Amino acid sequence: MSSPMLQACSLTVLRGGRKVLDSVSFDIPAGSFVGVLGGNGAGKTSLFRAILGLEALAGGQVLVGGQIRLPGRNPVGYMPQIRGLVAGQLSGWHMVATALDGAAWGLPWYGKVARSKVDAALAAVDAQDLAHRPVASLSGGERQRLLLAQALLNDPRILLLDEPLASLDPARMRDTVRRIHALAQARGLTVLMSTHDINPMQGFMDHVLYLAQGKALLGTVDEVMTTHALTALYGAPVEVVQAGGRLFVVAEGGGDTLHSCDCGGVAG
Ligand SMILES: Nc1ncnc2c1ncn2[C@@H]1O[C@H](COP(=O)(O)OP(=O)(O)OP(=O)(O)O)[C@@H](O)[C@H]1O
Repeated sequence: MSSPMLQACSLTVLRGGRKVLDSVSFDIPAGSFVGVLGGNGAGKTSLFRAILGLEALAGGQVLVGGQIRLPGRNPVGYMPQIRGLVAGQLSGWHMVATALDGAAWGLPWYGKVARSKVDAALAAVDAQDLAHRPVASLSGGERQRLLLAQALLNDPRILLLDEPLASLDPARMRDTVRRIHALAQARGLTVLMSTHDINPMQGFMDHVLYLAQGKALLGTVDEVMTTHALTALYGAPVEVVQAGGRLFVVAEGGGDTLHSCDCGGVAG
């Protein structure tokens, strides 16, 4: 196994006075494609924000490439949830450009290098046709592509993608995962992608990072998506049920479906 690109060491994050992440530790090998799973409020976004240094840690640390992440360096690209996107009348090109290093200072003019970086990021996600369109006029899926271009802009080694499939129809979901996976392979990126439905990620993921009850479990799909492993993680009986080639994680008694994925061959 290659050396860890991303490490969480006893990471603790409080939100609203609650331990959303409670002394969580894991090592993500370089080049891994990781599905980050967990129900609503499990702490997926909080984890990403902690990795980015946007959350004050109540304990522990995050290491990138074996070192504490330094401010001002950008080995981590972040694609936020689309619901946080302020669209407005910016063109697609300018929206992507706002994520350039230095753009926070409000520079009104972009040099040749900056312009070619934005053009390259748009090309990487096949979004050149969106460059001149107002973001407000774009569909959810088109906006997602611009957000992904932003995340790629500063040549990250790690990509954190927060529910990039959220506003896509089922056919587009798998296509988007395939596209991101190919991009990651070509660039040697380590990718963490949060999702409520890992069905479209099946066959692409090297690991699942499952969050519940402030804890995290990292492993292969076969290791993590089992009744035994998830019951231990939740600290309460849950059942992993396979039906029609899909896998469902249900609460005790078969009530609420926590979420589902297509995980053919996984033992329950
Ligand atoms: N600013 C905040 N103040 C107080 N509590 C917060 C704040 N932001 C998030 N939380 C709480 O922290 C918990 C974790 O939220 P987080 O957004 O990390 O979960 P998530 O797994 O990404 O959820 P979802 O799948 O619904 O997006 C939730 O209980 C949420 O209500």
